Parts: sequence; structure tokens; C-alpha cells
Amino acid sequence: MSDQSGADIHAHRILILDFGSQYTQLIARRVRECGVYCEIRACDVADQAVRDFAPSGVILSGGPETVTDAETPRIPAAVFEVGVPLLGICYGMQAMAAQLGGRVAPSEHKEFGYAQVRARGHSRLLRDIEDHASADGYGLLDVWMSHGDRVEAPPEGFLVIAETEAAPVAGIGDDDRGWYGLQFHPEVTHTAQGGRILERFVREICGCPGDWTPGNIVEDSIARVREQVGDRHVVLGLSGGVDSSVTAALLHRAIGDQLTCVFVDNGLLRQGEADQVMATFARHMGVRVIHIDAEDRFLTALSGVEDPEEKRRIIGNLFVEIFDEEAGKLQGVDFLAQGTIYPDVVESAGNAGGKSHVIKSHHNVGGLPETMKLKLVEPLRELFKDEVRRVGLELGLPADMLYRHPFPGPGLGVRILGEVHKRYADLLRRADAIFIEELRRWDWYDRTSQAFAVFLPVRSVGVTGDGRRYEYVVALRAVETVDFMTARWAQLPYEFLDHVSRRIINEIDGISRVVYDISGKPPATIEWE
Ligand SMILES: Nc1ncnc2c1ncn2[C@@H]1O[C@H](COP(=O)(O)OP(=O)(O)OP(=O)(O)O)[C@@H](O)[C@H]1O
Ligand SMILES: O=c1[nH]c(=O)c2[nH+]cn([C@@H]3O[C@H](COP(=O)(O)O)[C@@H](O)[C@H]3O)c2[nH]1
Ligand SMILES: NC(=O)CC[C@H](N)C(=O)O
Ligand SMILES: [Mg+2]
Repeated sequence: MSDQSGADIHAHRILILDFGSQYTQLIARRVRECGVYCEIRACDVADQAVRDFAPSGVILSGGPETVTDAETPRIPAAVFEVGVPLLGICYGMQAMAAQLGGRVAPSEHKEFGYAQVRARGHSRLLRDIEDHASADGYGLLDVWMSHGDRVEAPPEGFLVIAETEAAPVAGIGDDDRGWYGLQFHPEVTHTAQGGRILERFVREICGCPGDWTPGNIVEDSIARVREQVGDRHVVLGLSGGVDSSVTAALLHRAIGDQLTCVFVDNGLLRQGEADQVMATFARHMGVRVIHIDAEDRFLTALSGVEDPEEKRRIIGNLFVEIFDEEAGKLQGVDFLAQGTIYPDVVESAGNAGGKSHVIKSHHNVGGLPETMKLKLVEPLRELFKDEVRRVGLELGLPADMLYRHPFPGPGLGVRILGEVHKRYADLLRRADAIFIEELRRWDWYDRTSQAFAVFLPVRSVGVTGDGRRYEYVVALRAVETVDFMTARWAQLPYEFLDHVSRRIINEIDGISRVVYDISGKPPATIEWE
């Protein structure tokens, strides 16, 4: 497709081959941050597909396998034949080395986490990029490693461009062909100069101009949606959260009146959510929104159910059942749109390779019933949250909507531990509203990425006035994160926590104790269930 100036915005494109790394999407994201369009394909993609893609460069991801074992993934021959620059990362470099005649072997010296690399300044890839200079003329880089195998000898034509104590060949390069390998991971934020290294590769070495911007992403998504949907109609599950709001704005722009949004009040929403959604979309943006009050249906279906995955499945199924019913009442609806984004997909192990572990079946991915009749439209499926927000700004959505904390589709259903009861949901809604109100008042809302209260169905003794109370416990959770894949607990001031705790216990009969969650992700997750 073309942008307004008529230039083909896909003319320069990077192909990323996925060998099963947890970080493949991060590579894609960093490449896009350089303003360069890219796509991920499985590592066993057909040779013809590589040629058809016509990449300006290819990046080979890391992966869990050992290249010297039998039947482990190999790089398709076409990758070496299309004559463009290559960058192998970790397994990608090891596979490159092995296939081009170098030597790779499992090593006694495994490196996981921080390492310091000595980079030799002569390669085009690493030239002038360093965190510190060493006395003997090497550039020193602070990087992040995760490997047990290593390259022992580079293939012919390659020079060693980086080394560590444990990996004498931590980087290889052939400037003539623009072929490189790095044992460390430039795509993770712990590799301080990683962004620069990837930018050097895609912009300078592959020659991509960097014109892949949020504006172009919007134009491209609109074109794809129009092509997919044609003249049929789409029902969109609109929660009022960031992802479905951006999806709604995008679809509204792409297909106008062919879009109907369905907002489901499942009885597990935040305080005041329904009014807010109807006001923003139906009244101000002129989008058609149907408001369904389904509290009883959800609470009845959840009665007696304690297991979090089971609760997600029930909630996801009911959502789709309701979308199906509403679609049936309208004319010509073939599609269901959802604001699914990449972390929902990877944590439910729904990614292309399917090699990641299931952490939680996010209701909109793993929780979908097999009998669903509607086809999915998910234009944000490959983006991370912060990219979604940039797309939303581009679409003109108000910043206070885009910078709202995310709220999971199963809502309070996974914030009430174990069985869900209406009384618990009502108590939790009030505690949560106090917490959020105070975060805003103390100017902490925008300094945390997600904050909420969790209902613990255990009772604890308290004393108010001279009376005994034997009531429930609420945990407060606040985290800082960029992409919600990893997170730190927020170091909220003690005075603030003290104030919130008092308000919750004093104002809400039925809660006698408040605790603060100090677990990171990993090893914990953001939600408690
Ligand atoms: N109450 C709801 N009514 C209709 N659809 C919903 C509702 N809750 C969730 N969904 C659908 O499920 C998708 C995933 O929910 P999720 O909470 O991950 O995203 P979101 O609500 O759009 O954004 P955010 O992550 O900011 O909360 C939504 O994008 C939306 O399509
Ligand atoms: O739509 C959703 N359906 C779900 O089932 C679900 N579970 C977690 N989340 C949200 O995902 C992000 C990461 O959460 P976790 O660290 O708890 O997995 C956080 O932002 C969570 O709120 C969900 N969102
Ligand atoms: N992160 C990776 O790509 C690891 C590659 C290979 N499995 C090793 O241990 O060296
Ligand atoms: Mg949500």
C-alpha cells in the first residue's frame, strides 16, 4: 500500500525468523521503534516465501534448542541466497555459524543475565557503540546473555567482533555481505546499547529509511481491515479499556456504519464504568454502542466456581455467547472484533510457533469457545500496549482514556479470589474506587502502570470504637511496567498507603484489614489469579 505521498511504505521491510525465543516479539518491537516495518515468520518458512517477502534484511531470533543436536531448527537456504544483510541473535547466530561451516558446541560456561562484552571496533555493526572504553582500545558493552552453547570458531569470511570471558566468540561479522551474529540479546532493555545496535543494523546496514510511523500503522491497519471485512458488518466487544477503545476508533474510521459495539456489563466492572463508556463512545464519538446488562447471567454462571482458569473460560464463553446473540439480531454480521494485543496472545501460548508456556488463558484468546461462528478481526494483535497508545493518539482519542490503567476482561472475577459473590464484588468496587481516587489525588496514578484492589475471602479480626469486627481483607496492588510482561511493585509512600488503608477500613463496613502486595513479575504475575 501507499501513504499519502504515494510512496510504498512496505518497500523496506525486515523479516524476522522465530526460532522459539521468548523475545521474538521484542525484536519486532525494537525494529518498529526504529521506524522500520517488519514481520515475524516461523523458522521453517518455505524458501519461496522468503523470496516473495523481498526483505531488506533478515533477523534470526534466539531459541531454546541446541544447534548441534539432531533435528533442531535450521535456517532456510533462501535466507542466504536473497543477498541481503543478516543478523543472527543467540541461537540465530549459532545456527548461522554451524550452517556456514563454523564450529558450535555446548559449553561448560553458561551465561545467564548480565555480562560485559569486549567489542572490537572494526566491525560496521558495533563501531563506536560502547558503554565504557577499556584501556586496551576495546569498547565495553553491558549486555544480557542467556545461553549454554557457544560458537567456538567463526565460519570462513567472518571476523570475531566481540568476546566475553565465557564466550570468546560473542559476536561475528562479515562487513562485505553485511552478515552478523551476536551471542547476546540486543532486543532486551537490559542490553543498554541494544536499541542502537539494532538501529545500526536495520537503518544503516539494511538501508531502511525509518518511515514506518504510528500514522502509517493506522493507514495500514485500516486498509487491512477493509480488505478483510469487505461490505460485511462487524460486532466489537467494547469494554472502555484502552485496547478495545483504540480498536473501536480504528474500525469506526475504517468501516464507519458497518461497526456496532457491544458493551457488556457483567457485574464485575469498576465503579461507574458503564456510564463512562456510554458517555465517551455513544454520546461523544457517535459510535453505535449496545449496552447489555448481564450481571445476573455472569454471577449465576460463576456460582460455585473457584478455579481461575475455569472462571476465565466461563466469562470468555459468556462474552462470546452474548456477542453471538447480538450479532444474530443485526443484519450481515460475519465478524467479531476484539482489542486483543500481543501480551494476551503470548501468555495464552497462542503465538504462531506455539512453543511458549501457558501462563494465563486470557479470556479473549485461550478462553474462546471452539463453536464460535463469527470470524475474528483483531487489528492490534501484534502490538504492545505502549504502541497501542501511540496508535490511539494518532487516531485522536483523548489522552486520559489512553493512559488509563488496563482492566482485565474477566474484571473483578479474577480479583475476587476463589468463588465470586455479588457482595464481594460490591465491597471490592468501593475499595478499588478509593484506592484509584487517592492515587490520582496524590499524583501517583500516572506514575504507576496498573493499580487495583484484590478481595481476599478470608476474615480477620479488627477493633473499631470499642467493638470487635470480624471482616474481610483487601490487598492493594500497584506496579510499574512498560509492556506488562515484567513488572516491579510500585514503591508508594508509606503516608499514602496509611491514608488509603484508613479510608478503606473506616468507610467500608465489611473490610477490616488492608495489605500491600510487594511481589514482582516474575516470579508473581500482576493479577492475583
Ligand atoms: N465488558 C466488556 N464488554 C465487551 N467486551 C469486552 C468487555 N471486557 C473485555 N471485552 C473484550 O475483550 C478484550 C480484551 O480485554 P482487555 O481487558 O484485555 O482489553 P481492553 O479492556 O480493551 O483494554 P485494557 O487492557 O486497557 O483494559 C477487549 O478488547 C474487548 O474486546
Ligand atoms: O483481558 C484480559 N484477560 C485476562 O484474562 C487477563 N489476565 C490478566 N490480564 C491483564 O494482563 C496483564 C498481565 O497480567 P498478568 O501478569 O496477571 O498475567 C495485566 O494488565 C492484567 O490485568 C488479563 N487481561
Ligand atoms: N537464548 C538462546 O537463543 C539460547 C540458544 C541455545 N539454546 C543456548 O543455550 O546457547
Ligand atoms: Mg480491559
